[in-house]
Amino acid sequence: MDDTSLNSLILKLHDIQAVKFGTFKLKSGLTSPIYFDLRVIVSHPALMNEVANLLHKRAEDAGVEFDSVCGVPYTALPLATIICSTKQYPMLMRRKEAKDYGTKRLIEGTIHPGDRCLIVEDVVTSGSSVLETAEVLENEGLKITDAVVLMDREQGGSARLADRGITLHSVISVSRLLDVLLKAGRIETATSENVERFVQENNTYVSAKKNGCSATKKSCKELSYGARAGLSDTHPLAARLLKIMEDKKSNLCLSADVTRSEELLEIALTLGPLICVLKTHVDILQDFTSDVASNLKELATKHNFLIFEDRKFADIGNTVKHQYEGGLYRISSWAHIINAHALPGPGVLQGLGAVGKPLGHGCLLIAQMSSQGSLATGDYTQAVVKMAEDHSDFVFGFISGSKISDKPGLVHMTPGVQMQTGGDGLGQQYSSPEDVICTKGSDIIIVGRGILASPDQLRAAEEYRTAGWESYLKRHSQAS
Ligand SMILES: O=c1ccn([C@@H]2O[C@H](COP(=O)(O)O)[C@@H](O)[C@H]2O)c(=O)[nH]1
Repeated sequence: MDDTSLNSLILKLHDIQAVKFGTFKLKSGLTSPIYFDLRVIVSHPALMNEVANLLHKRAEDAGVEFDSVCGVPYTALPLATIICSTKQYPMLMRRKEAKDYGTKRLIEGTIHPGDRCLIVEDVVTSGSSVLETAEVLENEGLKITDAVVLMDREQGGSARLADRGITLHSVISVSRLLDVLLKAGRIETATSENVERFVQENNTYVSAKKNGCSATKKSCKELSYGARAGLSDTHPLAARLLKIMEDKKSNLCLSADVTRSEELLEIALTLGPLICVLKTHVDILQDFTSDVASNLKELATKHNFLIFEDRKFADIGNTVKHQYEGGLYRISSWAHIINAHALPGPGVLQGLGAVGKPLGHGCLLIAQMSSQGSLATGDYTQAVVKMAEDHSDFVFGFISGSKISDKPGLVHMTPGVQMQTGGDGLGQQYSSPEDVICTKGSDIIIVGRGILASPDQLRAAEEYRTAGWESYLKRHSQAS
């Protein structure tokens, strides 16, 4: 891309006030001395064509190979449309929300799983909007390796995306923009320095990537499980769990999805020494009695693991309170850990907390799911993180695909784990222990059929324990 066309583009963007200098309150709450409003481009068709052409050229010059294009809604949608129309690429269109009628799709257009899709964006700050779109596309089986953006604010987005395997190609950087505007006499030196300082002081991400093991986190210093157990604001149950993990050198949660109680107890007896948590779905047992719960509790004490009933509560406070405390299963009398969807709002935690808090139990919020096409992504996931942080007297972590909160007291548990990646034909999607712990920065792998379907369950459990623990050691050693 030649300097003249880039410089002229920067001046045109300044002319139409797509870039402004002053004092602006950002969505994040920060006060910024620079603001980009690239939505105004739609009123300038020639400029819109020019921008779309430069975005495509940027990807082409970088040698990016792709089969389709998807714009991050909404500003990048017309840009993606122009690229697809002029260069003849099939376009995929992401909906911000699923329709409540018809196909209920989050992506419009013909999807060919395995195809490489190029993401197009107008401005990148933290990279979270690109990641959100990538997540939705990946859930449909598409491969996302590259994104192209008009303006990189140079505040950590590129590093965050790189750690998630996405290369960001930008047409303009903030430094280039300042340089051109300064030379053209459009801004003062003081303004330029002020913006540069703001960018440097407000980096949203520091990559921990070293030697192929990266975890999504803001701080290079990684605390051990044991150290996190000792922090003053770690929930007592999280502290107990982190201590168990450290003592047993295990970040393996066994998902004991069996239908007979005898088999459940046998598994708990044999594999108990290797795990930190045993996860149940009590309602799939054909022959549950209160004795089963008592025996399970005894085994949990004997082998030092916690019991997690994966009930996924999702109703109003009053109902979940009864479901947790009473009924046939009396879950609160034997499960240390339960989980809940955030969908009903904080009332679900008030109801569950009324029962669980006095007993010293804890709850995980479901922030993401491992199933294909899950709607728990993006803004929803962020809202779940906020809800968890607001209810830290009961919520001690998440069910999520990756690390989503930087608070060291919160524990991330990830299902959909097998040595062989792929799926189960019913929507389940599998990642490897190394990917989950090392690359995605989660704490605990949840493994069901990877162990249960093995002819030698003990050996399989030991293999998963070792893989999970070694991935943690690798991540920890590289980050500290
Ligand atoms: O997003 C989610 C939430 C929960 N699960 C549960 O984890 C196990 C996974 O079993 P596998 O045999 O390892 O597939 C199962 O109990 C699910 O209900 C999940 O898979 N994904």
